Amino acid sequence: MTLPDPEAGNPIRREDAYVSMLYRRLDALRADTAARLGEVSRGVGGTAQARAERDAAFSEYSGRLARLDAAENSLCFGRLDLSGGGRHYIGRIGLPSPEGDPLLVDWRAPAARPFYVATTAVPEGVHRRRHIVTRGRRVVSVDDEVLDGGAAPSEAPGAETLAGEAALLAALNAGRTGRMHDVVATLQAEQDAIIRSDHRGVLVVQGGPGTGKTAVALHRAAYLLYNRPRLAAQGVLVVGPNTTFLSYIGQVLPGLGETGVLLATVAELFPGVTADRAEPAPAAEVKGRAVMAEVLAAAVRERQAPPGVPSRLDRDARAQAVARARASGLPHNRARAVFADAIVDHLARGLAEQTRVLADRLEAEIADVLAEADVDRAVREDLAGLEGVLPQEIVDDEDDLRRELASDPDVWAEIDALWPALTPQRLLEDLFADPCRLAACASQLSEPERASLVRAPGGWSAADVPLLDEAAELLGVDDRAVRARAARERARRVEYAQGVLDIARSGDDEARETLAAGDLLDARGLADRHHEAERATVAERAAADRTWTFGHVIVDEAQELSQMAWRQLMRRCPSRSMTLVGDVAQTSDAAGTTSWGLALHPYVGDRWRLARLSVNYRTPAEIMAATVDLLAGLDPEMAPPKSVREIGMPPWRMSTSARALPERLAHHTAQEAALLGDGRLAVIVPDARTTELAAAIQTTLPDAASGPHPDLTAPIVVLSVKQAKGLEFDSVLIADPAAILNASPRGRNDLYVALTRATQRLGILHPGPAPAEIAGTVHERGSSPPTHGG
Ligand SMILES: Nc1ncnc2c1ncn2[C@@H]1O[C@H](COP(=O)(O)OP(=O)(O)OP(=O)(O)O)[C@@H](O)[C@H]1O
Repeated sequence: MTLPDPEAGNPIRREDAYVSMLYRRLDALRADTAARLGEVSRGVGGTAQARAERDAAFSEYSGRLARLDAAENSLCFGRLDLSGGGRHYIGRIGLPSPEGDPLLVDWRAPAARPFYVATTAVPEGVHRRRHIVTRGRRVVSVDDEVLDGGAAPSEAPGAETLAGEAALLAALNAGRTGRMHDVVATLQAEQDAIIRSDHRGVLVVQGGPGTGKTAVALHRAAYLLYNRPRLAAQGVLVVGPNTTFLSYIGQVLPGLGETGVLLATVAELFPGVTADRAEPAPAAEVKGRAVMAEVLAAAVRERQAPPGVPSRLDRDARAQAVARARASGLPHNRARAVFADAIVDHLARGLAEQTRVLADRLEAEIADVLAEADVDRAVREDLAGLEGVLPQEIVDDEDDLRRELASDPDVWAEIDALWPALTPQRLLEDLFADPCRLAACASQLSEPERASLVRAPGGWSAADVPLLDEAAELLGVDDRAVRARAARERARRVEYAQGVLDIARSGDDEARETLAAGDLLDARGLADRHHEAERATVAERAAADRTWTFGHVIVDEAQELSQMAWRQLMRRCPSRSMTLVGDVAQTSDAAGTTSWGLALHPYVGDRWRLARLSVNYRTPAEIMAATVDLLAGLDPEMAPPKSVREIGMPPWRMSTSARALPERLAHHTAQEAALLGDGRLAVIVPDARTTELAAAIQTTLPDAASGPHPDLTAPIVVLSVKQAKGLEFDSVLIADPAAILNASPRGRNDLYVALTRATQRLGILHPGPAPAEIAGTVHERGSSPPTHGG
């Protein structure tokens, strides 16, 4: 294939020709992969091995087709001209020519790295970096930076460290859509360093609002899946704070060609439980404490032969059986078998002993009879034959007795009463329904704290889920037989997959060329993909299995996790290969963390790495300036992230009477929406007033979205602060900031979150005087702006 010379003539036209050629190549590879997939899908019958090979090939080709399809938008977005000659085009995926030359380099490949990190100070061997902007399949603009030519640095704030400033600012100024998009074309150096970090353990990314933590976390997931081929089979879990947030970010990874990642809240990680029960904040806070692990352990112990349960066994026997079962170190439900054995042993021994006493008595009586002179000779011989036989039979019978007792329903009724098989749900329901049980098991809590936990059974809250998970660990399931079967099944798949790989590797050249580095698998990885094709995706299988352990876990808004939630997540990631992103200044949950060190110490000690993001891409400087007093009150040490842009529109506030607030809010919402045109407006209100204020707005603007699962793509959406976490909008109106501040002990953090959601405009309506935290930093509409600049 002859490549056009991109340097001759108009650069846009030249790049357009090159990009068109890339799309033709993409189309050819798609058609080829679709044809192979069709062939495999049509195959029927054959041996078990042939079917397994077809399943594996199906999984391979459908995955490759998904990646090729996902590359359609903005396939190529950059070009690097190297100082020593040579050039790379950078894009969403790697594309080889039919002859095997690289036409496009995947953004995750090492050769693409300078595109993100090269600067005039450290050009990394790059002469020119070109950002290529496309609309559909056409190139609409190019933007060049000469890095090794001593060009004057830009005047824009932070520009000395910005890569592709024009493309970046265009992306940041664009209207929001209610869905997060990938930022692969404009990643910045500090973000790239985190995404490509080779750290294998826990990596914490701390950054203020809008610094791209979510973006970095998701791009890191895509990067790791590309560079660690086994990860696709092990699964990657992305945890977010609520379902609204997960739907906001849900398209980013599929847009990067990665569809096998499980996105979930902690509350969704217990299959079979829908955690939709409302929970008063004080109870949720208590349930989040690490001490609840001890409370639950005590609750389990309390169910193991408690003294109040009537039984025909004496105290010592019960105590011995309990001691033997506990000494096994097995979880409760598996230790039940040990307890049952001990009980059966005890009963069998007791019965045998009783029989032995009877037999001894009988023997003594026989001896007495024999001693009598007038016993008939024949009777004397019969009785003499019994001597010594009875005790031996009793010994033989003890095993039979044990077997009989082990299948005796009465014995099991006793075992059930003393050591019941328990589900996590049953354990928790019984515990929370009974103040006496709580008093016995939770002496570490104060009386009011215990009282906050008492409730009638019926449904589960989000704070219950880590407790259910902890209980499931303490109780265990006796699934040894199932696991052994699964291990045998996997060994069989690995064997078949090896056969598939041998065939694929001896296939035609084109098939091999289109296998990108990320596609190369060993037999075990392929076997797992094959299993995936047979039944469900890795994400689906992981979602259905509480004990699934992931190859990598990413937690967004990680500061919100309670100590019990950390325990739950750590169990899902024994390798501790984790990326945790968050901002301790934005912690809303009373059970959340204010220190990464404290949260992580129980699991990894000091062995975790901290990376910081310092540039705010979302919030304009004028809005960040409005948070200065609030942030100082939160933590005087904490510096707000530096905004990458100013927009010339200071935020405003307006006072209203408490009674007029709903009506004024509706009025200003309508006014803002009209100003915005195509953009997205969020009205952020105190949690407790969401329904009331949404209704007021909907009287004037019936299409405004609200409720537990609001449509974020609607032009206007009314949200509580909790729901707004992690989201962003072109314009934000905040109602009643004082109520947000006073609603919880983390009220300041909540107001900080609300203030930092806007990409363009921010307005605040406050009943009565403005809270001190914003009175001096946000100017009152109609008065002159505060003197400090943005
Ligand atoms: N390199 C980049 N190029 C273009 N846009 C970017 C870049 N980095 C971040 N952004 C954009 O900045 C905005 C904020 O990013 P993101 O939501 O990831 O920040 P965050 O740190 O998670 O914020 P918060 O903690 O406030 O929720 C998003 O619109 C994101 O797309």
